[in-house]
Amino acid sequence: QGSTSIAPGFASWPTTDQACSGPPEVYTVRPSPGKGLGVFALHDLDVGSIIMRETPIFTIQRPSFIKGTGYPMEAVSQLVRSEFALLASKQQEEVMNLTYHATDTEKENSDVLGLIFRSNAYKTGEDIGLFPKISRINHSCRPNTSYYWNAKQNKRIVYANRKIRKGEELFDSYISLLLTHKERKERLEPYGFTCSCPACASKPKAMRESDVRRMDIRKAFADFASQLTLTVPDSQSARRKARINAKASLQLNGLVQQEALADFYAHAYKIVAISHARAEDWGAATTWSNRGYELRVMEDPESANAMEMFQLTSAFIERWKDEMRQQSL
Ligand SMILES: C[S@@+](CC[C@H](N)C(=O)[O-])C[C@H]1O[C@@H](n2cnc3c(N)ncnc32)[C@H](O)[C@@H]1O
Repeated sequence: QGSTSIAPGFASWPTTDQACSGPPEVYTVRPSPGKGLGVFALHDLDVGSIIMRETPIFTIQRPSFIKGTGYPMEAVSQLVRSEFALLASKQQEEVMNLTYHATDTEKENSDVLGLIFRSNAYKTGEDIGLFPKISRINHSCRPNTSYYWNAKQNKRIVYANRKIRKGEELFDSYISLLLTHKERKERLEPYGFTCSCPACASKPKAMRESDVRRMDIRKAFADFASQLTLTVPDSQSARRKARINAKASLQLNGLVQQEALADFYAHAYKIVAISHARAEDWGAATTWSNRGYELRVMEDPESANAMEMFQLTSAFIERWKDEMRQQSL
């Protein structure tokens, strides 16, 4: 496999599609106590191992989202029915075999296809799609897999976001994870279960601490959003502020790691990298940017995120080299 090295020990730009590596069958589907069916690892899996790559059996355009209630069920059902009618009978059977949750009133008044779609669909860029294999993955608020939508391949790709042991159940997340336990519980209601993952089943004190961490992370991400530009401070006070922010970015990253929110690692690394660049600490900026780059490449080597981190890392390495040259004069 070819690659273009940026600098020894640092990020390289892959010239082949790394997302296509990995053993063909790494999972099995079997009952998961209290959760219906679940997906389990057949082998030990390394971080980044691809678990599933699946083309949606069909997609629908997203109807307008109604704040508080979500997508209007009737509009969704209608779109789903039209797409379902176009499927071969074997595919229709696969869809009808998927599990779904509904209240008694919904069971009486709603179309089963719409309910199946609500319990199983995932976003596919602008649309929403049904993936019968990926649909067997149960939810956790501290999931061991992550996913992304690869528009070019027309596939949703699920990969291990940490080392996973043979026999472990694989989990992804159905909801945003920067929410308190109470908020997550509410968002999971349409799926008809109470989450018992390590984040939700912890003792009250640990739960409160986790809630505080998740809220702090959400606030810090919002606060840092306006500071993700590469303006180097031009006054004493701005330099002091940049150094304080660089420290705060490390604290933010610490919280993300403590909560094991793997989906946010790369974003946290980018914040740490840019905050250190703004404080003109080019060594730290390069190291953190490179970590972010490695994660983005693992996720999708051709993504805009990977390209962005490649460019940042290259720029920071140049500044770091300049700094070292000047120090040696
Ligand atoms: C997308 S399906 C997942 C696969 C499903 N278990 C099956 O048998 O096909 C979503 C449904 O699985 C169940 N489920 C998912 N995650 C769960 C969890 N952490 N605890 C209990 N049930 C869960 C709920 O019934 C939910 O509506």
